[in-house]
Amino acid sequence: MNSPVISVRNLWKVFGSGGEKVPGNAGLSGQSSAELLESTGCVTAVRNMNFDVAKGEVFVVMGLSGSGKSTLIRCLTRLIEPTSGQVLVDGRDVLQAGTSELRELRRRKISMVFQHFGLLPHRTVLDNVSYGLQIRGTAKNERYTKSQEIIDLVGLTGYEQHYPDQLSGGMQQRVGLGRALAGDPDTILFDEPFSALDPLIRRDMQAEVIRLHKEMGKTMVFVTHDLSEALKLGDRILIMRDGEMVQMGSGDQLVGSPADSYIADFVSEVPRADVLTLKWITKTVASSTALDGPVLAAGTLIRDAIPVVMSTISPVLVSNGDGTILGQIDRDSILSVIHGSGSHTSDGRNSGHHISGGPTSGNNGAAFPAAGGRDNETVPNKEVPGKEAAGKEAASKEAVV
Ligand SMILES: Nc1ncnc2c1ncn2[C@@H]1O[C@H](COP(=O)(O)OP(=O)(O)OP(=O)(O)O)[C@@H](O)[C@H]1O
Repeated sequence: MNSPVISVRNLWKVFGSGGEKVPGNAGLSGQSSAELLESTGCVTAVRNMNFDVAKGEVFVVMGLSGSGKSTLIRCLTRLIEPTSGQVLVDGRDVLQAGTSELRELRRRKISMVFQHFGLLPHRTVLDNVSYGLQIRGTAKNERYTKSQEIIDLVGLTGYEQHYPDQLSGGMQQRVGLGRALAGDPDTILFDEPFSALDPLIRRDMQAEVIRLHKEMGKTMVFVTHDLSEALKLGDRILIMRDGEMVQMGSGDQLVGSPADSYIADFVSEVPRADVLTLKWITKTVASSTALDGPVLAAGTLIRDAIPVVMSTISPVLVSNGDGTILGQIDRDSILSVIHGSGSHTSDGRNSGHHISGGPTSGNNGAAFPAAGGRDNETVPNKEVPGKEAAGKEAASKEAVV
Protein backbone atom coordinates (compact mmCIF):
# COMPACT_ATOMS: atom_id res chain seq x y z
CA MET A 1 0.00 0.00 0.00
CA ASN A 2 1.10 3.59 -0.66
CA SER A 3 1.91 5.47 2.51
CA PRO A 4 -1.32 6.15 4.41
CA VAL A 5 -2.73 9.67 4.41
CA ILE A 6 -5.29 8.77 7.04
CA SER A 7 -4.71 6.25 9.80
CA VAL A 8 -7.50 5.45 12.19
CA ARG A 9 -6.55 3.75 15.43
CA ASN A 10 -8.84 2.41 18.15
CA LEU A 11 -11.47 4.95 17.25
CA TRP A 12 -14.67 5.03 19.29
CA LYS A 13 -17.73 7.23 19.18
CA VAL A 14 -20.21 6.54 21.91
CA PHE A 15 -23.20 8.86 21.96
CA GLY A 16 -24.91 9.60 25.24
CA SER A 17 -24.11 10.72 28.71
CA GLY A 18 -21.16 8.85 30.20
CA GLY A 19 -20.14 7.53 26.77
CA GLU A 20 -16.56 8.66 27.37
CA LYS A 21 -16.21 6.00 30.08
CA VAL A 22 -16.91 3.11 27.70
CA PRO A 23 -13.69 2.69 25.63
CA GLY A 24 -11.30 2.62 28.59
CA ASN A 25 -13.42 0.43 30.82
CA ALA A 26 -13.03 -3.27 30.09
CA GLY A 27 -16.32 -4.08 31.75
CA LEU A 28 -18.17 -1.65 29.49
CA SER A 29 -16.17 -1.95 26.25
CA GLY A 30 -16.54 -5.72 26.43
CA GLN A 31 -20.30 -5.41 26.27
CA SER A 32 -22.10 -5.67 22.98
CA SER A 33 -23.73 -2.51 21.68
CA ALA A 34 -27.12 -3.89 22.69
CA GLU A 35 -25.94 -4.58 26.23
CA LEU A 36 -24.35 -1.15 26.44
CA LEU A 37 -27.52 0.50 25.29
CA GLU A 38 -29.45 -1.42 27.88
CA SER A 39 -27.03 -0.85 30.75
CA THR A 40 -25.97 2.75 30.06
CA GLY A 41 -28.37 4.22 27.48
CA CYS A 42 -25.36 4.98 25.24
CA VAL A 43 -25.25 4.32 21.51
CA THR A 44 -21.99 2.88 20.22
CA ALA A 45 -21.87 4.34 16.71
CA VAL A 46 -18.18 3.57 16.08
CA ARG A 47 -16.50 0.77 17.96
CA ASN A 48 -12.76 0.37 18.12
CA MET A 49 -12.18 1.04 14.43
CA ASN A 50 -8.74 0.56 12.85
CA PHE A 51 -7.79 1.14 9.21
CA ASP A 52 -5.51 3.11 6.90
CA VAL A 53 -6.43 5.01 3.76
CA ALA A 54 -3.61 5.11 1.21
CA LYS A 55 -2.68 8.14 -0.82
CA GLY A 56 -4.68 8.23 -4.04
CA GLU A 57 -7.01 5.44 -2.93
CA VAL A 58 -10.78 5.38 -3.25
CA PHE A 59 -11.77 3.91 0.10
CA VAL A 60 -15.43 3.07 0.49
CA VAL A 61 -17.25 2.72 3.80
CA MET A 62 -20.46 0.84 3.41
CA GLY A 63 -23.16 -0.64 5.57
CA LEU A 64 -26.85 -0.51 6.22
CA SER A 65 -28.63 2.50 7.64
CA GLY A 66 -27.54 3.10 11.22
CA SER A 67 -24.32 1.08 10.96
CA GLY A 68 -22.21 4.15 11.78
CA LYS A 69 -20.86 5.23 8.38
CA SER A 70 -21.70 8.93 8.68
CA THR A 71 -20.47 9.10 12.23
CA LEU A 72 -17.19 7.46 11.24
CA ILE A 73 -16.51 9.76 8.29
CA ARG A 74 -17.41 12.85 10.36
CA CYS A 75 -15.05 11.78 13.12
CA LEU A 76 -12.17 12.01 10.61
CA THR A 77 -12.30 15.82 10.67
CA ARG A 78 -14.09 16.08 14.01
CA LEU A 79 -17.37 17.32 12.58
CA ILE A 80 -18.42 14.79 15.17
CA GLU A 81 -16.10 14.67 18.14
CA PRO A 82 -14.72 11.14 18.61
CA THR A 83 -14.92 9.67 22.08
CA SER A 84 -11.41 8.21 21.96
CA GLY A 85 -8.70 6.89 19.70
CA GLN A 86 -6.53 8.47 17.04
CA VAL A 87 -7.08 9.87 13.57
CA LEU A 88 -3.70 10.55 12.00
CA VAL A 89 -3.70 12.75 8.90
CA ASP A 90 -0.23 12.84 7.40
CA GLY A 91 0.98 11.59 10.74
CA ARG A 92 -0.65 14.38 12.83
CA ASP A 93 -3.33 13.36 15.31
CA VAL A 94 -6.50 15.28 14.49
CA LEU A 95 -7.80 14.65 18.00
CA GLN A 96 -4.92 16.71 19.40
CA ALA A 97 -5.36 19.60 16.94
CA GLY A 98 -6.31 23.05 18.19
CA THR A 99 -9.03 25.19 16.62
CA SER A 100 -6.88 26.84 14.00
CA GLU A 101 -5.12 23.62 12.97
CA LEU A 102 -8.51 21.96 12.62
CA ARG A 103 -9.82 24.84 10.53
CA GLU A 104 -6.80 24.59 8.25
CA LEU A 105 -7.27 20.83 7.97
CA ARG A 106 -10.87 21.29 6.83
CA ARG A 107 -10.10 24.17 4.50
CA ARG A 108 -6.96 22.89 2.84
CA LYS A 109 -6.44 19.18 3.35
CA ILE A 110 -9.80 17.47 3.56
CA SER A 111 -13.04 18.65 1.93
CA MET A 112 -16.43 17.08 2.24
CA VAL A 113 -19.29 16.49 -0.18
CA PHE A 114 -22.65 16.02 1.53
CA GLN A 115 -25.78 14.13 0.55
CA HIS A 116 -27.92 17.26 0.61
CA PHE A 117 -25.31 19.27 -1.26
CA GLY A 118 -24.76 21.83 1.54
CA LEU A 119 -24.87 24.73 -0.95
CA LEU A 120 -25.39 28.37 -0.06
CA PRO A 121 -28.80 29.15 -1.60
CA HIS A 122 -28.28 32.89 -2.11
CA ARG A 123 -24.98 32.53 -3.89
CA THR A 124 -24.48 31.76 -7.56
CA VAL A 125 -22.72 28.64 -8.77
CA LEU A 126 -19.54 30.66 -9.21
CA ASP A 127 -19.75 32.06 -5.70
CA ASN A 128 -20.59 28.69 -4.20
CA VAL A 129 -17.59 27.07 -5.87
CA SER A 130 -15.31 29.93 -4.86
CA TYR A 131 -16.63 30.18 -1.30
CA GLY A 132 -13.82 28.14 0.25
CA LEU A 133 -11.22 30.25 -1.53
CA GLN A 134 -12.96 33.42 -0.38
CA ILE A 135 -12.88 32.48 3.29
CA ARG A 136 -9.26 31.55 2.81
CA GLY A 137 -8.64 35.13 1.70
CA THR A 138 -7.84 34.44 -1.97
CA ALA A 139 -8.14 37.59 -4.11
CA LYS A 140 -11.28 37.86 -6.24
CA ASN A 141 -9.64 37.55 -9.65
CA GLU A 142 -7.62 34.55 -8.64
CA ARG A 143 -10.53 32.77 -7.00
CA TYR A 144 -12.82 33.35 -9.96
CA THR A 145 -10.19 32.11 -12.40
CA LYS A 146 -9.60 29.01 -10.31
CA SER A 147 -13.33 28.44 -9.79
CA GLN A 148 -14.04 28.76 -13.49
CA GLU A 149 -11.52 25.99 -14.16
CA ILE A 150 -13.27 23.81 -11.62
CA ILE A 151 -16.71 24.66 -13.03
CA ASP A 152 -15.49 23.57 -16.44
CA LEU A 153 -14.01 20.43 -14.93
CA VAL A 154 -17.27 19.34 -13.26
CA GLY A 155 -19.32 20.08 -16.39
CA LEU A 156 -21.15 23.25 -15.34
CA THR A 157 -19.83 25.68 -17.92
CA GLY A 158 -22.55 28.22 -18.73
CA TYR A 159 -24.23 27.89 -15.31
CA GLU A 160 -21.87 30.19 -13.42
CA GLN A 161 -24.55 32.78 -12.64
CA HIS A 162 -27.33 30.33 -11.78
CA TYR A 163 -28.54 29.84 -8.21
CA PRO A 164 -28.78 26.37 -6.65
CA ASP A 165 -32.58 26.24 -6.82
CA GLN A 166 -32.38 26.76 -10.59
CA LEU A 167 -30.40 23.53 -10.98
CA SER A 168 -31.37 19.86 -11.03
CA GLY A 169 -30.23 17.60 -8.17
CA GLY A 170 -27.39 16.20 -10.26
CA MET A 171 -26.18 19.69 -11.16
CA GLN A 172 -26.38 20.81 -7.55
CA GLN A 173 -24.21 17.88 -6.60
CA ARG A 174 -21.74 18.91 -9.30
CA VAL A 175 -21.57 22.29 -7.55
CA GLY A 176 -20.96 20.45 -4.27
CA LEU A 177 -18.19 18.52 -5.95
CA GLY A 178 -16.77 21.71 -7.45
CA ARG A 179 -16.80 23.39 -4.09
CA ALA A 180 -14.92 20.49 -2.54
CA LEU A 181 -12.35 20.52 -5.36
CA ALA A 182 -11.80 24.28 -5.50
CA GLY A 183 -9.56 24.39 -2.46
CA ASP A 184 -7.39 21.66 -4.02
CA PRO A 185 -7.55 19.38 -0.97
CA ASP A 186 -5.51 16.18 -0.73
CA THR A 187 -8.54 14.18 0.31
CA ILE A 188 -12.27 14.40 -0.36
CA LEU A 189 -14.82 12.79 1.93
CA PHE A 190 -18.16 11.91 0.35
CA ASP A 191 -21.12 11.19 2.63
CA GLU A 192 -23.71 9.36 0.52
CA PRO A 193 -23.43 12.11 -2.08
CA PHE A 194 -25.63 10.50 -4.68
CA SER A 195 -28.34 8.81 -2.67
CA ALA A 196 -30.82 11.65 -3.28
CA LEU A 197 -30.33 11.44 -7.05
CA ASP A 198 -32.36 9.34 -9.43
CA PRO A 199 -30.62 6.27 -10.85
CA LEU A 200 -29.52 7.63 -14.22
CA ILE A 201 -28.11 10.84 -12.77
CA ARG A 202 -26.51 8.79 -10.07
CA ARG A 203 -24.75 6.67 -12.66
CA ASP A 204 -23.49 9.80 -14.41
CA MET A 205 -22.17 11.16 -11.14
CA GLN A 206 -20.41 7.90 -10.32
CA ALA A 207 -18.72 8.07 -13.72
CA GLU A 208 -17.84 11.67 -12.94
CA VAL A 209 -16.15 10.68 -9.70
CA ILE A 210 -14.19 7.94 -11.48
CA ARG A 211 -13.12 10.44 -14.15
CA LEU A 212 -12.11 13.08 -11.63
CA HIS A 213 -10.22 10.51 -9.63
CA LYS A 214 -8.30 9.44 -12.74
CA GLU A 215 -7.56 13.04 -13.70
CA MET A 216 -6.72 14.43 -10.30
CA GLY A 217 -5.64 11.37 -8.30
CA LYS A 218 -7.16 12.67 -5.06
CA THR A 219 -7.59 10.38 -2.11
CA MET A 220 -11.29 9.74 -1.63
CA VAL A 221 -13.27 8.30 1.25
CA PHE A 222 -16.74 7.49 0.04
CA VAL A 223 -19.71 6.49 2.20
CA THR A 224 -22.55 4.57 0.62
CA HIS A 225 -25.14 1.96 1.49
CA ASP A 226 -25.24 0.82 -2.13
CA LEU A 227 -23.09 -2.23 -2.84
CA SER A 228 -22.96 -1.73 -6.59
CA GLU A 229 -21.75 1.84 -6.04
CA ALA A 230 -19.13 0.53 -3.61
CA LEU A 231 -17.92 -2.09 -6.07
CA LYS A 232 -17.84 0.39 -8.90
CA LEU A 233 -15.85 3.03 -7.06
CA GLY A 234 -13.86 1.40 -4.30
CA ASP A 235 -10.26 0.22 -4.41
CA ARG A 236 -11.09 -1.18 -1.00
CA ILE A 237 -14.36 -1.43 0.84
CA LEU A 238 -14.89 -1.46 4.59
CA ILE A 239 -18.20 -3.01 5.59
CA MET A 240 -19.65 -1.85 8.91
CA ARG A 241 -22.34 -3.34 11.03
CA ASP A 242 -23.53 -1.79 14.28
CA GLY A 243 -20.46 0.42 14.53
CA GLU A 244 -17.97 -2.35 13.87
CA MET A 245 -15.86 -3.39 10.93
CA VAL A 246 -17.06 -6.73 9.64
CA GLN A 247 -14.71 -7.03 6.67
CA MET A 248 -12.34 -4.82 4.74
CA GLY A 249 -10.93 -5.70 1.35
CA SER A 250 -11.11 -5.20 -2.37
CA GLY A 251 -14.46 -5.84 -4.06
CA ASP A 252 -13.36 -9.20 -5.37
CA GLN A 253 -12.21 -10.28 -1.92
CA LEU A 254 -15.61 -9.46 -0.44
CA VAL A 255 -17.44 -11.23 -3.22
CA GLY A 256 -15.05 -14.18 -3.59
CA SER A 257 -14.26 -14.70 0.07
CA PRO A 258 -16.92 -13.20 2.31
CA ALA A 259 -15.87 -13.24 5.96
CA ASP A 260 -19.14 -14.58 7.25
CA SER A 261 -22.75 -15.20 6.41
CA TYR A 262 -23.61 -11.53 6.89
CA ILE A 263 -21.21 -10.45 4.14
CA ALA A 264 -22.18 -13.45 2.02
CA ASP A 265 -25.81 -12.34 2.15
CA PHE A 266 -24.74 -8.80 1.40
CA VAL A 267 -22.92 -9.79 -1.77
CA SER A 268 -25.26 -12.60 -2.80
CA GLU A 269 -26.86 -10.65 -5.62
CA VAL A 270 -23.59 -9.54 -7.18
CA PRO A 271 -22.90 -11.19 -10.55
CA ARG A 272 -19.61 -12.74 -9.55
CA ALA A 273 -18.26 -13.17 -13.05
CA ASP A 274 -18.39 -9.36 -13.35
CA VAL A 275 -16.27 -8.81 -10.25
CA LEU A 276 -13.92 -11.76 -9.91
CA THR A 277 -10.83 -12.26 -12.03
CA LEU A 278 -9.32 -15.47 -13.33
CA LYS A 279 -6.96 -15.71 -10.39
CA TRP A 280 -9.93 -16.82 -8.29
CA ILE A 281 -10.53 -19.93 -10.36
CA THR A 282 -7.09 -20.81 -11.68
CA LYS A 283 -6.06 -24.40 -11.09
CA THR A 284 -2.70 -26.09 -11.47
CA VAL A 285 -1.89 -26.99 -15.07
CA ALA A 286 -2.75 -30.65 -15.68
CA SER A 287 -0.11 -32.87 -17.26
CA SER A 288 -2.51 -33.54 -20.12
CA THR A 289 -3.00 -29.85 -20.95
CA ALA A 290 -1.54 -28.67 -24.26
CA LEU A 291 0.69 -25.66 -23.68
CA ASP A 292 0.04 -24.05 -27.05
CA GLY A 293 -3.60 -23.15 -26.37
CA PRO A 294 -5.07 -19.71 -25.69
CA VAL A 295 -3.58 -17.70 -22.81
CA LEU A 296 -5.38 -15.08 -20.72
CA ALA A 297 -3.97 -12.77 -18.08
CA ALA A 298 -4.81 -13.58 -14.45
CA GLY A 299 -6.34 -10.13 -14.01
CA THR A 300 -8.96 -10.75 -16.71
CA LEU A 301 -12.53 -10.58 -15.43
CA ILE A 302 -14.19 -13.98 -15.60
CA ARG A 303 -16.99 -12.39 -17.62
CA ASP A 304 -14.50 -11.35 -20.29
CA ALA A 305 -12.92 -14.80 -20.40
CA ILE A 306 -16.19 -16.60 -21.12
CA PRO A 307 -16.11 -16.25 -24.92
CA VAL A 308 -12.53 -17.58 -25.08
CA VAL A 309 -13.18 -20.52 -22.77
CA MET A 310 -16.42 -21.43 -24.52
CA SER A 311 -14.79 -21.33 -27.94
CA THR A 312 -12.38 -24.16 -27.17
CA ILE A 313 -12.75 -27.58 -25.65
CA SER A 314 -9.25 -27.60 -24.17
CA PRO A 315 -8.33 -25.68 -21.01
CA VAL A 316 -7.26 -22.04 -21.32
CA LEU A 317 -3.93 -21.13 -19.76
CA VAL A 318 -3.64 -18.29 -17.29
CA SER A 319 -0.53 -16.14 -17.14
CA ASN A 320 0.72 -13.41 -14.85
CA GLY A 321 2.02 -10.03 -15.99
CA ASP A 322 5.45 -11.29 -17.06
CA GLY A 323 4.05 -14.12 -19.16
CA THR A 324 4.70 -16.95 -16.69
CA ILE A 325 1.97 -19.58 -16.90
CA LEU A 326 0.23 -19.78 -13.54
CA GLY A 327 -2.37 -22.40 -14.23
CA GLN A 328 -5.41 -23.18 -16.25
CA ILE A 329 -9.15 -22.69 -16.34
CA ASP A 330 -11.85 -24.57 -18.17
CA ARG A 331 -15.58 -24.56 -18.73
CA ASP A 332 -16.26 -26.16 -15.35
CA SER A 333 -14.36 -23.46 -13.50
CA ILE A 334 -16.40 -20.79 -15.25
CA LEU A 335 -19.67 -22.60 -14.59
CA SER A 336 -18.83 -23.02 -10.91
CA VAL A 337 -18.65 -19.25 -10.60
CA ILE A 338 -21.83 -18.63 -12.51
CA HIS A 339 -23.75 -21.24 -10.53
CA GLY A 340 -22.01 -20.46 -7.22
CA SER A 341 -21.12 -24.05 -6.38
CA GLY A 342 -18.74 -25.40 -3.74
CA SER A 343 -18.44 -22.70 -1.19
CA HIS A 344 -18.03 -21.77 2.41
CA THR A 345 -17.76 -18.48 4.17
CA SER A 346 -15.02 -18.22 6.72
CA ASP A 347 -17.62 -18.70 9.45
CA GLY A 348 -18.23 -22.15 8.01
CA ARG A 349 -21.67 -21.70 6.51
CA ASN A 350 -22.11 -23.17 3.07
CA SER A 351 -23.34 -20.09 1.33
CA GLY A 352 -22.69 -20.74 -2.29
CA HIS A 353 -20.76 -17.48 -2.36
CA HIS A 354 -17.20 -18.30 -1.49
CA ILE A 355 -15.12 -19.38 -4.44
CA SER A 356 -13.65 -22.70 -3.52
CA GLY A 357 -9.92 -22.58 -4.13
CA GLY A 358 -9.92 -18.82 -4.41
CA PRO A 359 -7.10 -16.69 -3.13
CA THR A 360 -7.89 -17.09 0.53
CA SER A 361 -8.87 -20.73 0.70
CA GLY A 362 -6.24 -22.41 -1.41
CA ASN A 363 -7.83 -25.83 -0.96
CA ASN A 364 -8.26 -27.29 -4.40
CA GLY A 365 -4.97 -26.99 -6.06
CA ALA A 366 -5.57 -23.39 -7.06
CA ALA A 367 -2.42 -21.77 -8.30
CA PHE A 368 -2.90 -18.54 -6.31
CA PRO A 369 -2.06 -18.42 -2.66
CA ALA A 370 -3.19 -14.85 -2.14
CA ALA A 371 -5.09 -12.16 -3.95
CA GLY A 372 -3.09 -9.26 -5.24
CA GLY A 373 -1.43 -8.52 -1.92
CA ARG A 374 -4.35 -6.46 -0.69
CA ASP A 375 -5.62 -6.39 2.86
CA ASN A 376 -8.62 -8.45 3.62
CA GLU A 377 -9.23 -7.99 7.29
CA THR A 378 -12.09 -9.37 9.23
CA VAL A 379 -13.26 -9.12 12.77
CA PRO A 380 -15.71 -11.35 14.55
CA ASN A 381 -19.36 -10.40 14.39
CA LYS A 382 -21.56 -9.76 17.34
CA GLU A 383 -25.31 -9.77 17.29
CA VAL A 384 -26.45 -6.29 18.20
CA PRO A 385 -29.66 -4.43 17.46
CA GLY A 386 -30.13 -1.67 14.91
CA LYS A 387 -30.42 2.04 15.33
CA GLU A 388 -33.75 2.35 17.14
CA ALA A 389 -31.82 3.82 20.00
CA ALA A 390 -31.37 7.05 21.84
CA GLY A 391 -32.45 10.28 20.17
CA LYS A 392 -29.79 12.01 18.17
CA GLU A 393 -27.75 14.73 19.75
CA ALA A 394 -28.10 18.12 18.20
CA ALA A 395 -25.00 17.71 16.02
CA SER A 396 -25.86 19.00 12.57
CA LYS A 397 -25.10 16.52 9.81
CA GLU A 398 -24.70 19.22 7.21
CA ALA A 399 -22.24 21.42 9.04
CA VAL A 400 -20.78 23.87 6.55
CA VAL A 401 -17.05 23.72 6.82
N1 LIG B 1 -26.09 12.72 17.34
C1 LIG B 1 -26.43 11.47 17.68
N2 LIG B 1 -26.87 11.20 18.93
C2 LIG B 1 -27.20 9.94 19.31
N3 LIG B 1 -27.12 8.88 18.48
C3 LIG B 1 -26.69 9.10 17.24
C4 LIG B 1 -26.33 10.42 16.76
N4 LIG B 1 -25.92 10.34 15.48
C5 LIG B 1 -26.04 9.05 15.15
N5 LIG B 1 -26.50 8.32 16.18
C6 LIG B 1 -26.72 6.86 16.23
O1 LIG B 1 -25.50 6.27 15.86
C7 LIG B 1 -25.72 5.13 15.04
C8 LIG B 1 -24.97 5.32 13.73
O2 LIG B 1 -25.59 6.40 13.01
P1 LIG B 1 -25.02 6.92 11.61
O3 LIG B 1 -25.88 8.06 11.18
O4 LIG B 1 -23.57 7.14 11.74
O5 LIG B 1 -25.28 5.64 10.70
P2 LIG B 1 -25.24 5.56 9.11
O6 LIG B 1 -24.68 4.22 8.80
O7 LIG B 1 -24.56 6.73 8.54
O8 LIG B 1 -26.79 5.59 8.78
P3 LIG B 1 -27.53 6.29 7.53
O9 LIG B 1 -27.10 5.52 6.33
O10 LIG B 1 -28.98 6.08 7.86
O11 LIG B 1 -27.10 7.72 7.52
C9 LIG B 1 -27.22 5.02 14.90
O12 LIG B 1 -27.70 4.12 15.88
C10 LIG B 1 -27.71 6.40 15.19
O13 LIG B 1 -29.02 6.40 15.69
